[in-house]
Amino acid sequence: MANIADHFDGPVTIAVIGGTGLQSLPGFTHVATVKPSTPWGAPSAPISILQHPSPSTGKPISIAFLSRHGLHHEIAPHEVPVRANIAALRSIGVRTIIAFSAVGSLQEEVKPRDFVVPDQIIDRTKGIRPFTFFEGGMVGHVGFADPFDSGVGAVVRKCGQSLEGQGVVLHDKGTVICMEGPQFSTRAESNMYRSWGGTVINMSALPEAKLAREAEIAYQMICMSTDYDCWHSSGEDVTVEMVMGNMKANAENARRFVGAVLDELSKEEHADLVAAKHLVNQTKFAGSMTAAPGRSAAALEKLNWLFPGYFQ
Ligand SMILES: CSC[C@H]1O[C@H](OP(=O)(O)O)[C@H](O)[C@@H]1O
Ligand SMILES: Nc1ncnc2[nH]cnc12
Repeated sequence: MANIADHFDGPVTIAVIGGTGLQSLPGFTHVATVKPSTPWGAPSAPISILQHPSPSTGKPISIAFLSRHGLHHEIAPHEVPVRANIAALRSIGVRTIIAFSAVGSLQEEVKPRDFVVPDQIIDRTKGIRPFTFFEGGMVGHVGFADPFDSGVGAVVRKCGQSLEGQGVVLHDKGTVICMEGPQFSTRAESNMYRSWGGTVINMSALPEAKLAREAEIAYQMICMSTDYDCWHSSGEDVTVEMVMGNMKANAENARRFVGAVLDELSKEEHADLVAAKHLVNQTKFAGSMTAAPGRSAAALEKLNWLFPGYFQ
């Protein structure tokens, strides 16, 4: 630990947000730990800069790793400082996030330990989590019809498919119900979510995906099913032991999946995608609703920290 630098100068465009049971990424070399502070406070944990040689060029690939619930899982889902996390990652150059999540399954065919690369979200958070960078005198509305990035999602799905048969079972679409928690759902809620067409349930897809979109960061979640929540006829309702047990048992597959995605994304052919060139300036226009006389200095200062030069 003594040799880990506290700053990093190279470009880091890709980040992994690790969730429950994925608090580190072994196999990578830890080269630096950075602690950006943001106008929205400090992120959940120091950000680790990790490197490993690109399988195609042999050159080192650098990625950022952030543990969503802190280094020791001390931050509950409703307490995660999501604005600080997303702002801190953007400030060090990140433009693509692969976010990992342990989820309950709402469908028989999604068995515990299967992976789901979702394409939709239904918001069941309760409005108690700060969910936008645009407030207090700067109004902005970004599109969110498709909450995950289709380009990054396509790469993630291809990587998942290439691991199928080697212990990875992949469902390449699905709707995440994001509930408030921290208590798990009632049986009536679980059945209602099933009737809505929910595929899996977690407590962390939002506001992470919304804030990444506002921050012009291409975002895709990879979910690993750990339980059947509480609707299943087996009668084995979700517990923390069940979630952690399945995460631990399948951690190697989770890491292989994330590792394969990072290797693929680091190829030159994906450079524009990973830099989220398709999102550049989106928020500049979406966030320019408020006419100059109505813009508050405090809101402008924060937004210009995140998007230097976007707003006057
Ligand atoms: C410990 S079960 C509930 C917990 O697990 C998931 O965490 P994450 O998405 O960070 O992997 C879920 O969202 C809840 O926060
Ligand atoms: N059943 C469940 N409900 C909400 N979040 C979860 N994370 C893992 N299992 C879950």
